[in-house]
Amino acid sequence: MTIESVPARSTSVLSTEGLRWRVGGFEIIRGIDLDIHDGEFLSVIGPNGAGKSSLINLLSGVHTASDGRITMHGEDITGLRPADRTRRGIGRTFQTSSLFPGLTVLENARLAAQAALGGSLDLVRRPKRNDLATTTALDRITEVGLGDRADQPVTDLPHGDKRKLEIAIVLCTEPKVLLLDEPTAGVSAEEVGPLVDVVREVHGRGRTVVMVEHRMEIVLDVSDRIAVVHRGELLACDVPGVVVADERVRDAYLGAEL
Ligand SMILES: Nc1ncnc2c1ncn2[C@@H]1O[C@H](COP(=O)(O)OP(=O)(O)OP(=O)(O)O)[C@@H](O)[C@H]1O
Repeated sequence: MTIESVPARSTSVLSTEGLRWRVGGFEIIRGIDLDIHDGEFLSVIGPNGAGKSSLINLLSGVHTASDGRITMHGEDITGLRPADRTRRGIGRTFQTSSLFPGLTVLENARLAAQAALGGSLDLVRRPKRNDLATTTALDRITEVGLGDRADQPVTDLPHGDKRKLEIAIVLCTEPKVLLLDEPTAGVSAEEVGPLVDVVREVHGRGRTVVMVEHRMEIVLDVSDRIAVVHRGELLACDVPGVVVADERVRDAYLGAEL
């Protein structure tokens, strides 16, 4: 692996300055300054409880910052609600599934497309194959490799396909920045590779991806840069070769293999 400390891309799409989040008397995020570059694949790693999901929740607006600023292309979005951030192009998946198990693959994606297009969430009306929400949903489920499973109930899908569908659902909102919180969590060993391929292809289509991930072999394979969160602080953020060689990062993992 080559070690180069100057990232190729430097235009920021999302930035945080002095970002802090306090809850229940604890400071969980403790002054994070982070520039996420336009078009990059940034992985966020760190020990359990370090604050990775909290950071994603702050970026997506699920949590409100206690202090500091979040900007998107220079514009302050710190106070915006999640739905307003989605409209500006920040999409996210969650660690736990957010699918409607009784609906089909297409129906799940179509609901997201309908909502993104500003329509009502119509669960009763039979979808037409050629309306905009349906064609958008079909395009997105095809993009993640589920085109031939459109009419399958979600409950019958293997876990890896459910995770692909969650990505397709976020894609229906046309995100510029995709925040993925542990996309491979709970996925069987055989399903991990195809799922990572989908994540890589989604990034390859010009989107910025920020991914929380524990599996280092994946992180090292896909990332342009790696951000290391430790005890609510940003310990390092650099290209993979620099991060894995960083003594402070190794100490944070108590000598575990990186
Ligand atoms: N809503 C909340 N209220 C109180 N404490 C919280 C809340 N959300 C997170 N925490 C605490 O903040 C810390 C960081 O949690 P977070 O989920 O961000 O860590 P993480 O790095 O994503 O961990 P993991 O890798 O285990 O998912 C943990 O100690 C957690 O218990």
